[in-house]
Amino acid sequence: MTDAEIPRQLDAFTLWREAVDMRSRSRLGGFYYLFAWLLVWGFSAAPMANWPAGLGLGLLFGLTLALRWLHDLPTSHDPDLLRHWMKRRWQLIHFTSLAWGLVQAWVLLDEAYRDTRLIATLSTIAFSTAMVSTFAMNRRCCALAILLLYLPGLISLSRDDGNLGELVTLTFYFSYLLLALNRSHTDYHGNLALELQLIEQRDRLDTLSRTDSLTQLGNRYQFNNLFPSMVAAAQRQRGSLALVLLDIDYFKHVNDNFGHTAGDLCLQHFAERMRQVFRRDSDALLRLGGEEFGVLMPDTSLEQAQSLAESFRQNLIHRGFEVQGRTLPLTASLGVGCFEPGQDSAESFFKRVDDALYKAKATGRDRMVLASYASAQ
Ligand SMILES: Nc1nc2c(ncn2[C@@H]2O[C@H](COP(=O)(O)OP(=O)(O)OP(=O)(O)O)[C@@H](O)[C@H]2O)c(=O)[nH]1
Repeated sequence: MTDAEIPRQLDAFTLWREAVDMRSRSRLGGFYYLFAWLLVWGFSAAPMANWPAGLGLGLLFGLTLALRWLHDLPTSHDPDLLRHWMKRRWQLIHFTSLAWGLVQAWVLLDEAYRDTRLIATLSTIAFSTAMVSTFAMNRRCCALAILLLYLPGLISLSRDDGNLGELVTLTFYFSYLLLALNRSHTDYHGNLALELQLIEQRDRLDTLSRTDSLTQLGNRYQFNNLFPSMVAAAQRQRGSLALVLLDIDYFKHVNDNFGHTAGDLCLQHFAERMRQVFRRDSDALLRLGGEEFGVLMPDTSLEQAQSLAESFRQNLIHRGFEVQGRTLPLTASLGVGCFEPGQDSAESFFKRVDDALYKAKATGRDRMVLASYASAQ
């Protein structure tokens, strides 16, 4: 999953994160149940005499291990699918817990496993302790898994008064685990909220670093990222990509005659006017520096770009800019070009359009010049 695909809403993020954590954290667990059973069986008094149980339970835990590996996350992040996946995963975990709980209960009762009771009990304690820190995302399901691990063993122990000490100790530890689970659960969800905050903060910083603070258009850094990737896409798909470069004419005069604040206002109005004319969602509007702007338009022919650029220029002439109670006349020079797949590189394309802009300036300003491919030859 790419960074951009990670859900940004708390509910969706929590669901997705829980599923990912469940998947990664429960994969190895199946192995420990199998291993613990092989120890309990292998070190018992006569494992060969009990080979059907050894083999049968070995296969059972082996099967749950395989199921955990095979049960992969859905490729779509549809909440219903994720919820369904989590339900199945918990069922698998509960099944393994119950199977182990019953194994322990049986081992405690069967004399053949007298020598390995301690291994079984220690394993139960280890599994339940691991659960508290690993599966705290869902308190109820985790508590049920711990209960399934413990209850059969506790019932077994309660059948014989001689086991009272063990019974009390395990019950005490069981209640401690439930308390610890509460804390782990709070920590887990606290960490998720924090993680989401960090992701959002990073998003905000990322946006800020790509945005010109005065006009709220993309900045030069954004252009440097976008331009090569849009050119590459146009090259790959043999699609059209248009670039318009705009430079306000004699902007220095605005600053000199009306002050820097009026100049800033003009730049903001200019950007707003760009948004009104270059309106397609796929258009990228950028301030490349000072009073120079750019528009990248994917899937746009030279004729379409030319017509939009010209209407923008006309718009400036006819409407001027309202700044500090007066209308300032302002014009711009524009260079317009379209990427030629197979003939252009990103650099040559930009240079052609930049040359056209230069030509518009050099031949009197307030005009639009087309960057024909021939002009680069
Ligand atoms: N107010 C304001 N002025 C800026 C900003 N960035 C650049 N400028 C000014 O823009 C002016 C650009 O001047 P020039 O490069 O000579 O361009 P021009 O006066 O527009 O002349 P031509 O482009 O040749 O038509 C300078 O006076 C800069 O100080 C800004 O963010 N705010």
